[in-house]
Amino acid sequence: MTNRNVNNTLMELAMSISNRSALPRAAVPGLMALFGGVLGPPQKKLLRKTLEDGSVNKGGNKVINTWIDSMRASSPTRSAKSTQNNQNQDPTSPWTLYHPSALSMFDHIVCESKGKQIVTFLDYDGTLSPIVADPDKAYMSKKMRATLKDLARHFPTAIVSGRCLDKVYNFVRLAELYYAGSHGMDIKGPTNKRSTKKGNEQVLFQPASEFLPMINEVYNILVEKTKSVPGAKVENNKFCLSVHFRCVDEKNWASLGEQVSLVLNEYPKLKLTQGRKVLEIRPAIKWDKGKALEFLLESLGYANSDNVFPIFIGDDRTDEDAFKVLRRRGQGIGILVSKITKETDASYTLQDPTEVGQFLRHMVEWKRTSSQYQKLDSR
Ligand SMILES: O=P(O)(O)OC[C@H]1O[C@H](O[C@H]2O[C@H](CO)[C@@H](O)[C@H](O)[C@H]2O)[C@H](O)[C@@H](O)[C@@H]1O
Repeated sequence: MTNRNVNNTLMELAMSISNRSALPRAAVPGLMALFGGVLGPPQKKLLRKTLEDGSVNKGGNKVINTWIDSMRASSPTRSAKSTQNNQNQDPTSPWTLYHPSALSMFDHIVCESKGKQIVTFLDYDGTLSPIVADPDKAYMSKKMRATLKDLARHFPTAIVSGRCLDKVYNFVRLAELYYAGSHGMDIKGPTNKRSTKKGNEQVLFQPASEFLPMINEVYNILVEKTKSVPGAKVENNKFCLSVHFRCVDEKNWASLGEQVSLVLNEYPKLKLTQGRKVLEIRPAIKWDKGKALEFLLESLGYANSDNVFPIFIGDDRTDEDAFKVLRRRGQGIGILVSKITKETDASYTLQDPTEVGQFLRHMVEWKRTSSQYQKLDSR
């Protein structure tokens, strides 16, 4: 039996068990691991090597070094990228096996969602819009906007972004969607119709509002301090800040990291996480994209429901919080947008925003077709 056959068999076996038992689709990769330990030591080493550290740092030299290492780790060299790329595109690699393409598994995904209300959660940068050097120019294509408009006609749809709410709304410009900006700390969503008599009144939720003055203060300090680092850009995302280093020469990363670290030493109530060539500063509260997902589900009336199938699509470390929640709930699926191998709690992958668009259009088409069949059946 070839490797590919072994992998296919394992996948089929895991799926059939997940289909016949109460286990969600998200359990399939875990089942496969149980069966075969298909990750050999070299692959495990590779996965560990590509693990991106999303830890919180609070200053100090040791921490600065860890940070710089982490900044480098999140920006792999071209040769490291191409090794990871090969893994991702090889259908027999452990990576592909554990995280198959959501496009090729589309039929299985919709089958899994049968009888349940799909709710879609979408990250913005790197998911709906391609990553570009200037954060102010991360436009979404017209085609993607049209797709989202169609999608929202069939399924409740939320954008969950690290950007501030106004900014992400200005990029997307669709009033029919729900929005969670500042990594979920600024939510505009549907009212929980079960708990209010007012009907369509919008939910507004800002769990970090008391941090607003502090965030503005730190923004001004960081703008001033990072002026000396060519290419650095500080973005105010209302309840959090982004310090971009995409356009900073690598030799200046250390001094930029140090500047940010020194400022943060004075603000122990803020924490630092890292995204794609960006340092993200946010309130040290227990709130993230995962909590925002749960909040929105609750607002939609699906707090303790088995009849919901949330789909979260995202490309970044902060999206892992949402993938984790879905795994914990044993509900729905997480889809990681990535061309390279990454440690992830998502079950499936899509390569880039183009594939995300294709996947979302498949969902719209599938829903349209199944609604037509339902109408014919009821005649
Ligand atoms: O949660 P997201 O919607 O993915 O937001 C995360 C960060 O996205 C943006 O930065 C990223 O995209 C930029 C434009 O493509 C790119 O230049 C940058 O390097 C990426 O990190 C946004 O500008 C940040 O504020 C968000 O935190």
